Amino acid sequence: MSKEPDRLFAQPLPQVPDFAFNEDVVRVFPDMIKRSVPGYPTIVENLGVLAAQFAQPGSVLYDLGSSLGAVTQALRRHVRTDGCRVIAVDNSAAMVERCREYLNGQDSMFQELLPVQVIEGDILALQFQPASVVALNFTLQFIAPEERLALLGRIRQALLPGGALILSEKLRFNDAEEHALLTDLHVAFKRANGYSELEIAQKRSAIENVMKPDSLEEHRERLLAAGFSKVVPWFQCLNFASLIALP
Ligand SMILES: Nc1ncnc2c1ncn2[C@@H]1O[C@H](C[S@+](CC[C@H]([NH3+])C(=O)[O-])CC(=O)[O-])[C@@H](O)[C@H]1O
Ligand SMILES: O=C(O)C(=O)Cc1ccccc1
Repeated sequence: MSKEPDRLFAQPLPQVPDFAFNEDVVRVFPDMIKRSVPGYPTIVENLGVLAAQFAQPGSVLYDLGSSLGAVTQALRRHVRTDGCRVIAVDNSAAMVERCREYLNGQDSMFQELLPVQVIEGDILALQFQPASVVALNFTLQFIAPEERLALLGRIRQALLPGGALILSEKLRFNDAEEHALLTDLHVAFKRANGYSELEIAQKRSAIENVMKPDSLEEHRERLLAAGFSKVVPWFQCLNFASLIALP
């Protein structure tokens, strides 16, 4: 993994462009996501542990919005179920190219890993195969809000009995005081990880048009509307959470 530190927003920008998963972001992404998302390493590793409980023989495990394949690598560290394979999908060419390199690295270090296919494509246009595990790890928040319900419906239709969707997201809170407190604490987390006030402010304006978090209540209602039978939060650190949704 690249160890390049994230300084993308360290210098004052005359105009902060909308955040995009381009080559500049790819170069610093492992550092950026670890210093920006409280609980990220814990979520990724445990996603593998959870997936091993839901994986059904001969099925597909999807990593949707795979970025550099951190979730795919965790799935391959933990899941040993017969005949499973991983399909990782991302629409950023820069992410996909680097993801394939990292997965080749994992292949050369370990034996008997699940086979993996990395697809450069839009998850909204994906034809799902019967799946036992679908991971949306901080991806749904980048999907246009009006597309989210239909996407979750297609995932629900593809899920096999005994399988699960694991959905991790930044949360908004309907209670203004709770929202302000957890947002302030997230800023404190970023500061403690070495980001300056300028970096925090410029990153905030870069993501505000492209990343639209929902509340836990909105997630739960939409998942139930998409046909899921049960929604179980399994992790929350400040304003970042991960849910298990059962078919
Ligand atoms: N329509 C789309 N189709 C495919 N990919 C998309 C789409 N929209 C956005 N993406 C991709 O979703 C990913 C979101 S990052 C996921 C982190 C990863 N899961 C991780 O666990 O490390 C989250 C973050 O950076 O906060 C990016 O790689 C986008 O290119
Ligand atoms: O940095 C933030 O404030 C976030 O909400 C998380 C994030 C992490 C990586 C890319 C975009 C957003």
